[in-house]
Amino acid sequence: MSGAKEPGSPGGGAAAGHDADGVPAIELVGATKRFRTPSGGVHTAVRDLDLTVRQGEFVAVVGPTGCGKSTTLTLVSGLEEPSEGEVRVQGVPVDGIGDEVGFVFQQDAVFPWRSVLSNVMAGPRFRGVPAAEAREKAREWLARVGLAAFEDRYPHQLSGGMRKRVALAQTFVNDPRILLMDEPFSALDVQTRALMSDQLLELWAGTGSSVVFVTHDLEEAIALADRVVVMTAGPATVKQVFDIDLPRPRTVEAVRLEPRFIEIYREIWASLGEEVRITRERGAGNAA
Ligand SMILES: Nc1ncnc2c1ncn2[C@@H]1O[C@H](COP(=O)(O)OP(=O)(O)OP(=O)(O)O)[C@@H](O)[C@H]1O
Repeated sequence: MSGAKEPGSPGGGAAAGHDADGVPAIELVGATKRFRTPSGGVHTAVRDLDLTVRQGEFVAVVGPTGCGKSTTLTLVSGLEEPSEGEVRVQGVPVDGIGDEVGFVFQQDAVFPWRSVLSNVMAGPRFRGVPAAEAREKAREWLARVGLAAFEDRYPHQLSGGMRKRVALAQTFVNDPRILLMDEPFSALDVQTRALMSDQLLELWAGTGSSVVFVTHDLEEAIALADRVVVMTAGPATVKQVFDIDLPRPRTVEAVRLEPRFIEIYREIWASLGEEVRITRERGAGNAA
């Protein structure tokens, strides 16, 4: 199977996973996460998970519903600690939420009472950037997402796609080295979603930031990523990693018509589909 890697493999060779200092952007080593359930039991969400994300790499994570994808992101973000194993960001064990990490979630994290400009300025201001400089940076990013003319609007006066563009400007304005995205576009209609993917690739190009993008949508994963990680049915561990050898720059509409795209889709679906079936059968078993 071309492009497929075994779980825990660093992908394209050890050196490719590292920057000049030899440090990968993200490393999960034997990461396990258990939660206490309300009934006093223990639920294992993530099990013995090994994953390395290289500097500047775009990694998409797909897996059956409820398998533990979001939990994996919370371990990288520092919102949760692993029960076992290690999680490192830029070579340093994760201890709380780091400055270099940016997030985009399905729900918009905008302040409804603040204007678009004020929303985008909020991060830099919070980090102590003087108002004039923060305003200038915010305007730069609003221009890049095509919202320069909307800086005085309030979030409720924008469409879902526009709010998402505000969220991207709000994230990129902080120059995150690591970008964690949890189904950021799943609430959008199909056309807006494709446009947002293109916009994300444009904004990301040249930033050098490393992205982990969780999605249910395998087409979206392939169109965006350098590598697609397939998770097992829960508890999540890495089943297989696929290199996406499609040229960049890409646009979603064009790339998904390429024969190679369809080939890659089939390969990954053969792996992912098996886990989806296992999850469905368990669901049917539980319901019986
Ligand atoms: N804080 C928590 N306490 C208890 N159980 C949790 C907690 N967070 C997640 N879980 C459980 O861990 C499992 C994995 O959840 P997670 O949200 O990581 O899956 P997911 O793959 O992101 O799901 P989806 O595809 O539906 O978004 C689920 O069974 C969930 O109920």
